[in-house]
Amino acid sequence: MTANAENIIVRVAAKGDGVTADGRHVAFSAPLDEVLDDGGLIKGPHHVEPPCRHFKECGGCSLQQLDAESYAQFVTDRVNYALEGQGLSPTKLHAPQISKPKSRVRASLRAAMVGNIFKLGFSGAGSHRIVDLQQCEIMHPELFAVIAPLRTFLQSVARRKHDMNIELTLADQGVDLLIKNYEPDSLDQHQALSEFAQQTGIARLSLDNGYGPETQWEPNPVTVTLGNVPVALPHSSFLQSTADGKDALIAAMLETVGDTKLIADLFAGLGTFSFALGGERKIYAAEGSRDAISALKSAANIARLQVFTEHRDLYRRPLSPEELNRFGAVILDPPRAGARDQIVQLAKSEVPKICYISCNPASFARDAKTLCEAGYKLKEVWPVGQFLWSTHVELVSSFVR
Ligand SMILES: C[S@@+](CC[C@H](N)C(=O)[O-])C[C@H]1O[C@@H](n2cnc3c(N)ncnc32)[C@H](O)[C@@H]1O
Repeated sequence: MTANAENIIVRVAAKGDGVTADGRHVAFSAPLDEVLDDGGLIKGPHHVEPPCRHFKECGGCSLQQLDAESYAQFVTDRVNYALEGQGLSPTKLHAPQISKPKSRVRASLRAAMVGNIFKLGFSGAGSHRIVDLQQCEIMHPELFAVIAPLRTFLQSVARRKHDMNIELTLADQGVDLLIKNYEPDSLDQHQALSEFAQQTGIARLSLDNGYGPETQWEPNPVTVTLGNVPVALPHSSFLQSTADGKDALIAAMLETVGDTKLIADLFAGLGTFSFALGGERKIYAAEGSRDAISALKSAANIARLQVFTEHRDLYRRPLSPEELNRFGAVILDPPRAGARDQIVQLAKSEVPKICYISCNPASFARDAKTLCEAGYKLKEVWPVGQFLWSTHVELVSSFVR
């Protein structure tokens, strides 16, 4: 029997549902699957066996049923649809760069006693449940190796109705672990915590009970190397999520700025882009987190690089056109909300090259439209799928005037 064309999944929508030719949304489907009248699915050539046992219940990934080709198409479509929605099309839309499995260097987990069972893992898909993580296809193996001993340790100190949040980050020295909402209540518990950190080879262990992170264990100062520069890692800092994703963002950024000598790096964080630009240029880096910009500044000073830093809230006090016009290129990498006010100022500027790096195609497309209406040309866009199997899509773009 031939399939009814209306029942065939033709694309994957922004939130991850497959969409049939006649517009029905079907969760956990893939392009060319056929949806049956009873809601069942005949899997098509792009539908693969999800590699993780927690698929569907875990909120970490929702698109593991897609093969590599259809996931790459999803990433491209997310960027394309957002641009089309604003009536924009770049001169060149590159093929997407997708991060490899088991490459995520940051993870936020939850832990709690649920009934009589202690659970540690990601939040469930669309729910508050904790998925007790026995397998993870996205986390870097060094992060995942901490899960089992951490579960054993926290289980021994957990109290009922007491949710803990866990942040794991892979630093140069190993795993940086922050536990929120666990307070040792005896000297023995403090000692047990340090023993756990030592035996597990944790690089830094910190606790946060609502008053900010306090380091309990850090045998050597924790750093992340950006470019070739070791940068001290403040607690809960922003870092790109995978090494290959970061490399893809940097490669596109370098192509965009070319050999420009004087560059502004806005929303600079710890300096992912500033330090990738090499030592021959002059960089101005602005960032709203005091801890991050201090770490960037110290690292640049020690490495004797020409990076000039400013602690600045770019939402309240964006750079003016006069300030911007000093630069041959401006890089900006704002949070998900985008950079509406800074973009309005950039639109009034004469900056010849803009490299906009975004973690949200929708806010990016809105900002891109403002630039294009002011005479900038959207030249190239590089989609980047740094959060493999999730609906989270990033991109690098180049604008010229
Ligand atoms: C997507 S991250 C990019 C960081 C850095 N470019 C990187 O790749 O590692 C966005 C950065 O914007 C900073 N930020 C958030 N709100 C800000 C504001 N109002 N003004 C300046 N920086 C801000 C955050 O602290 C964070 O470092």
